[in-house]
Amino acid sequence: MPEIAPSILAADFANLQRDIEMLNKSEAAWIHVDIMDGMFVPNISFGLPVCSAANQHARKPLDVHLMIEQPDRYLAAFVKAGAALITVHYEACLHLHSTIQRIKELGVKAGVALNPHTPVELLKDILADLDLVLVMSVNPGFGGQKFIENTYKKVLRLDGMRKAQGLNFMIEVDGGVNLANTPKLVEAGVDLLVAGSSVFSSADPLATIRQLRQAAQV
Ligand SMILES: O=C(CO)[C@H](O)[C@H](O)COP(=O)(O)O
Ligand SMILES: [Fe+2]
Repeated sequence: MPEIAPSILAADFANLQRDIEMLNKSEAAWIHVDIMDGMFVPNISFGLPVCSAANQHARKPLDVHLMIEQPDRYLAAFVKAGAALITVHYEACLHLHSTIQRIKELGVKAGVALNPHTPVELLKDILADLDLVLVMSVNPGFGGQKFIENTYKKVLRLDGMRKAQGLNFMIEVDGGVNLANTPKLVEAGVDLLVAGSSVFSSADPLATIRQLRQAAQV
């Protein structure tokens, strides 16, 4: 069943505990944590202390999306800070296979994220090692951007590769996800939908998470 991972990038940082407690009560399956270093992406979000603080209150697993250069330097620290799943960017890893093995050795799930211009076919020889592939549906770095329509085709091709290789990694989509595009994303093969602004900018975030989950039952 497709699941929802609200992104705390769009939460009220001055009321982070309150927002995480709202997510605990919600139908969200994961809490998505966006880490940006101002180098791999042109924005700085927050780092390890905020991830740890979120983990102290979260009763859902943390899905940590590392938008940072040379992520190997911080893998162990993010596991200590509560990550249950760590996703690194294909474009940030010179030795991706080695990075994925290190994440798994640390005892958490391993994912790879692809920027909008990066073809899914480049993952062919590493798919069997992955728990998740994150298809970026905006250019990483900022919340609240417009969904890129080519994402559907990428997800369809990735789902085709998954079936052809008999694998069961999850497909996650991140950026501009809302009630309107959720059904088509699920039909294309998405298992996990990240939603930041569509949840936290809504008048009733709990209801929006429930509606996103319903929209994903196609
Ligand atoms: O990784 C991200 C940005 O780089 C965020 O997870 C993503 O943008 C979610 O926010 P929104 O739903 O507002 O687009
Ligand atoms: Fe993200």
